[in-house]
Amino acid sequence: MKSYLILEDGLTFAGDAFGAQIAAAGEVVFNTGMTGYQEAITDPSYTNQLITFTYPLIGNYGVELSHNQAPTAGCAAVIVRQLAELPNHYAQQMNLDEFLQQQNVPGIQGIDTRQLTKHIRQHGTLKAILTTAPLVIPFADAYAAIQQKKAPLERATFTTPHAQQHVVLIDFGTKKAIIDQLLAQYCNVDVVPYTTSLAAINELRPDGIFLSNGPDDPADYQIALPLIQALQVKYPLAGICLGHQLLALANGAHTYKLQYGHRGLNHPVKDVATGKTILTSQNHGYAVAADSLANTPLQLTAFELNDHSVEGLRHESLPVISVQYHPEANPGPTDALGFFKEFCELMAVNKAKNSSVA
Ligand SMILES: NC(=O)CC[C@H](N)C(=O)O
Repeated sequence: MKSYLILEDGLTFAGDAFGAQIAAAGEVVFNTGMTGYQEAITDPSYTNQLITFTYPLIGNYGVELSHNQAPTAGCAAVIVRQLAELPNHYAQQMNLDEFLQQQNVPGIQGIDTRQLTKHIRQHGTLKAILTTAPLVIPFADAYAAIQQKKAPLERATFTTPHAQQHVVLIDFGTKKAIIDQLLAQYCNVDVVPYTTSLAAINELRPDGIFLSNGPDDPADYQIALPLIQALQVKYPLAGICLGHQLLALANGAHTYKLQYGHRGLNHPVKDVATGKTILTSQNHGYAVAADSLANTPLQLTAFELNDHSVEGLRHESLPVISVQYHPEANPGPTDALGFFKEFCELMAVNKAKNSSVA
């Protein structure tokens, strides 16, 4: 079946439909990872976004459900040059086409993803509609009618044998890999929606607080800032991606929209203290404005080598750290896994301090 990708500026691509036979609308973004398509598709940070994979062959190792980053797919649609016809992996449970049908996510293949990516790089992130029928009403009307809704966030508890710490993860749309990394560091994890009250979080008696990744513009989450301000003075706290951006906003810094975002597995990040560069997995369309840090208690700990955007922050006096990139990888390199260890050390030091005062 034919499928059409229609951009808000009128540029239209015709290709072949796969996955679910439904229409989609959202921001069209590109991801440069050669692998990791399943983790990206199920990452809730991609909610309401159509992901273009720049690697030309996608789906070649099928899908194995344990790699899902959330119970349901986050993204609105998947755009590929070529869907692998004969995927092959010893652990694969289904192919990408079948997976997207199950997840109710439409796909398009056979379009020039290089041209599309160059267009986004030039014009910035654009809105788009994916449909199997050419539009007969104005773009804006069709867009509003099709755009998907977000799933509500729910409370959940994850435990690990020999746990040493207890973390409350404030959920803005968390990836499973963040929970997995905390469990691997011997942390029990209570996942709570970001609308949870301070009193309810205090009742859980956490050793530390983690702010998850998540979709949309960080400026849309003003409602969460007072909670973060209250939590950071009481507990060791760490944030990833959206969590990092919200920590910055809660401390008086600003965020801005990048022209076309960072989405890929090989973004070089330089650590200010050591001068060491690591490769990181990234997925964000917004960033913290470096010049807005001056009158805040936050210090820059890392920056991106391509565009010098802010990649890491630390509070000048509190045990509070954050990174814009994804240290949990999945997909991506594991150079930055030390972030979780650093957070656990902050919790251990704080615990020791509190018990010596008691
Ligand atoms: N992965 C994330 O948490 C993304 C954060 C935010 N939605 C952005 O695009 O910048």
